[in-house]
Amino acid sequence: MKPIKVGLLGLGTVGTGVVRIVEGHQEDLQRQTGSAIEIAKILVQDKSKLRNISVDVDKLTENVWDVIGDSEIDIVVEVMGGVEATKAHILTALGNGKHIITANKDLMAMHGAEILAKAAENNCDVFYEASVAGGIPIIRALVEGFSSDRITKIMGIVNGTTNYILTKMSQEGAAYADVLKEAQELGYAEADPTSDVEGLDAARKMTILSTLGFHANVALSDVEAKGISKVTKEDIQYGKKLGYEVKLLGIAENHDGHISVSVQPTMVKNSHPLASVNGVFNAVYVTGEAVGETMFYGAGAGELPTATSVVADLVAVVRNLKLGINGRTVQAPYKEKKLKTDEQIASKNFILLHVEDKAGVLAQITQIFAEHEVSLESVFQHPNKSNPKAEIIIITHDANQASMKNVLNQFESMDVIHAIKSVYRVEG
Ligand SMILES: NC(=O)C1=CN([C@@H]2O[C@H](COP(=O)(O)OP(=O)(O)OC[C@H]3O[C@@H](n4cnc5c(N)ncnc54)[C@H](OP(=O)(O)O)[C@@H]3O)[C@@H](O)[C@H]2O)C=CC1
Ligand SMILES: N[C@@H](CC=O)C(=O)O
Repeated sequence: MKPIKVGLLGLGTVGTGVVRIVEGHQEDLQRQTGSAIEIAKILVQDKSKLRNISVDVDKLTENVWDVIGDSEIDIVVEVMGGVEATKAHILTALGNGKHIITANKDLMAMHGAEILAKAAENNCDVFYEASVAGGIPIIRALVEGFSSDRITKIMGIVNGTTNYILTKMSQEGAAYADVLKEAQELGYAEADPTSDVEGLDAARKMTILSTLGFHANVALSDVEAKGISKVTKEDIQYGKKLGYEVKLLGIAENHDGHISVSVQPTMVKNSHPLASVNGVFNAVYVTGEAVGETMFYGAGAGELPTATSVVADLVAVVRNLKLGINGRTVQAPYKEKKLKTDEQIASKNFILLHVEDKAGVLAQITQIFAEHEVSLESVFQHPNKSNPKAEIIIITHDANQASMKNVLNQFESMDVIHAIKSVYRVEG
């Protein structure tokens, strides 16, 4: 049996997992596809680097052309990361008739439309299941499983590094910097972890999910992203006391074609299934008009979970090759994109204020909420005996973002408010 030849761009965390699964599951893969799958060439930066997998050195190359220009190679698996140079390699490979599998969310969030168009021109497949939520087959669920429904909301814990950090801070009182270092050592974090902790990685994943879920061409610049670098132990502890866990959530909503997409640290009620998604695990909570609420859970990063999705894409491409139906990955035409205004985005909010502890202060604060028609669910006060300052936590009912901005602007200028310590969206 003539094997299907695969070229791998990258042999880091994910690439190593791909080699392990293709070699270790070869018999099962052959049974499922009717073909042997051979990793014929592997692009790396440095051939002499010590690796934790043994590969035939003749397969390693530092020249990308040995992969994307090799006429024997049918499928290119891109697990090297990067955007501009990588995009150029992928477009060239597509031009050479190669099918593409990528785990690269940065690339797909920024240039997905162009890459898919080039694939269509060349009757090639482009699959990118591993680009969102590592080992969870969420892209297939949105594209195939829910093709009959209209998705109204996608809420996801889609960054393993930040979920790992927040979990350790919540459960062990660990310090932010120490846990970040651990996540890097475990291979969860991006090469530059700023994109994890500042919410950019999650924003890229939410761009992909909302584009697929809402059939709209959502751009990365449409996503409002805020990370976890300002989340304090104090916020986490206060949240816990009131029955919430702090999670970095991607939240995409679609009401009658009006869309909003954001990434932000969120107070998630303990009773909500997303509150108990811990460690490097990811989960995506999808609500559809017909199906109702659903949740997908699993490992969101790491060598083997991520490689599982990559190799599943490989199986899909090989099956398509057998059937002669490659090039079907093109999206249906997008619907017109209408982004929600601040007046159309509503949520409950958690606000922690440091205020002067004297008569009438609470009345002044609640008056401001009333003026902007923000209704309050509850107010808690923690007096501080050692100084004339109190901590007040306010939970609002659903309030629109425009009103909340007005309230917070007014708080900035009030003498009795010493600090707006934190503001979180509340879910659940
Ligand atoms: N790590 C994870 O859990 C997940 C990662 N991803 C995505 O998968 C992709 C790969 O991630 P990961 O495996 O962690 O990355 P790593 O940094 O571990 O590995 C990158 C690999 O690509 C090679 N490489 C990088 N740049 C070049 C270049 N310019 N020329 C040639 N080779 C190059 C490196 O070579 P060398 O080994 O010689 O340095 C290395 O083998 C990224 O897009 C990432 O966002 C997606 C989901 C989860
Ligand atoms: N850095 C990412 C890796 C997977 O996409 C994460 O932590 O989730």
